[in-house]
Amino acid sequence: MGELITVSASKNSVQSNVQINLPASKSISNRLLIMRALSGNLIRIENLSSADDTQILETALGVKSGEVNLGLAGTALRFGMAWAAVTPGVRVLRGDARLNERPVKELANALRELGADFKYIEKEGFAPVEITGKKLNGGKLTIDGSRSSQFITAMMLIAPYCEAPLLFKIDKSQVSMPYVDMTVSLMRKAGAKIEQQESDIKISGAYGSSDFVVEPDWSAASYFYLWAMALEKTTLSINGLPFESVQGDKVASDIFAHYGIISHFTDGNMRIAKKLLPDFPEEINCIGCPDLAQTFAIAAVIAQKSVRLTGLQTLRHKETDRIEALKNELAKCGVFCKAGSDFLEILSFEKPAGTPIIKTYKDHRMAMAFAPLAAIFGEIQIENPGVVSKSFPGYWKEVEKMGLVLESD
Ligand SMILES: O=C(O)C1=C[C@@H](OP(=O)(O)O)[C@@H](O)[C@H](O)C1
Ligand SMILES: C=C(OP(=O)(O)O)C(=O)O
Repeated sequence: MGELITVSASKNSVQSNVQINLPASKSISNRLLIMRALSGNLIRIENLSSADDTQILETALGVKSGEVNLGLAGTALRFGMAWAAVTPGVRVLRGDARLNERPVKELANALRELGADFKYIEKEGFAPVEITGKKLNGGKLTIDGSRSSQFITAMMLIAPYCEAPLLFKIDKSQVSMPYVDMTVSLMRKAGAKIEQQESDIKISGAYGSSDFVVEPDWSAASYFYLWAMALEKTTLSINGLPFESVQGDKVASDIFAHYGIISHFTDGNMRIAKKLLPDFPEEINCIGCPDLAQTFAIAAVIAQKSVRLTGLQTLRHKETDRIEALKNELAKCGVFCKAGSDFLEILSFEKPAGTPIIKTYKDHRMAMAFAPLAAIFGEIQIENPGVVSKSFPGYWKEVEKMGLVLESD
């Protein structure tokens, strides 16, 4: 894939009943990989994600000792740290430059509280870290989950392998809570015993023999709601996406109903199509679905309706500072925004002068969310389109199926 892709919507772009294939959920895949490794391969996984972040974690879990590079994968680093703390071997976990800037301190503190053999190699609070695997204590643990739920998931995943049951207290400022619910649900299905009472969680037991088929990725599905909004008269069938899902990002189907796109679930698949009467939201709180923030920003642009996106405090710690990235790139599309530490207000719209050239900041979601604007501007250019492989290697192939013309430099 080249440095720049030009996405054009020709008059023939309108296709009806296109069948879209999504990648498997990387969040589910990465949890199951850790659980399988800890269980001694008792867990069988079908339809593992082909995303870079999953491939990277799978490779990392095969490293017995020495250097492990987790690329740009946040979950692989955080879950991998917890796995390394309870698995024999001395490992150094590091990432590419941006991953080494993303926080791990709260997780490191929790691991140390249980007796982990852990040290920072360069900078306190960040990878690279050196971890020597050993048996960890159980007992009471309070984790600060106000910057990432991944710290809590990481500790929960290893809880069944601690000396004694782990008792978690999750405080009220917890972000991205649906991801913790996903962890609970998968762990229970694998045989772990989890008792949950409000903010207290007690985990014991172990993973037993179990079979999983990974669901398609709901965050990836969200981009096709944008395409359905932006392309005229398009009906998309999203293969294998069920109504019942452990992924919090299924909330996309409710939010997009307000933007005039309805979702029909039949025979384990989903079909999305336009309905006539949208009732546009004034505010969308993304605290439980941070990975959808870029999608919702673009939905507002396609609808040409102002919106206030709130609950964005974790966005500054992701693949890039997503609030800043959105503000910069929306400006190129003629969109004026006001940004704060945890919100983005999309305020007004003008026709862009010429074809916008969108920077992606090594962030897959910038590329996937901005591309559908091609259908309303006629053309858009996306830099480093290969970034999509972090979660959705086949994205551009699916875009072509809808009749869009792609040209790579
Ligand atoms: O647990 C997970 O699989 C994830 C949790 C979220 O991170 P935060 O909890 O850091 O918001 C989300 O943004 C990320 O893409 C995947
Ligand atoms: C934030 C993301 O992933 P991670 O934190 O796993 O790098 C994402 O996929 O949007």
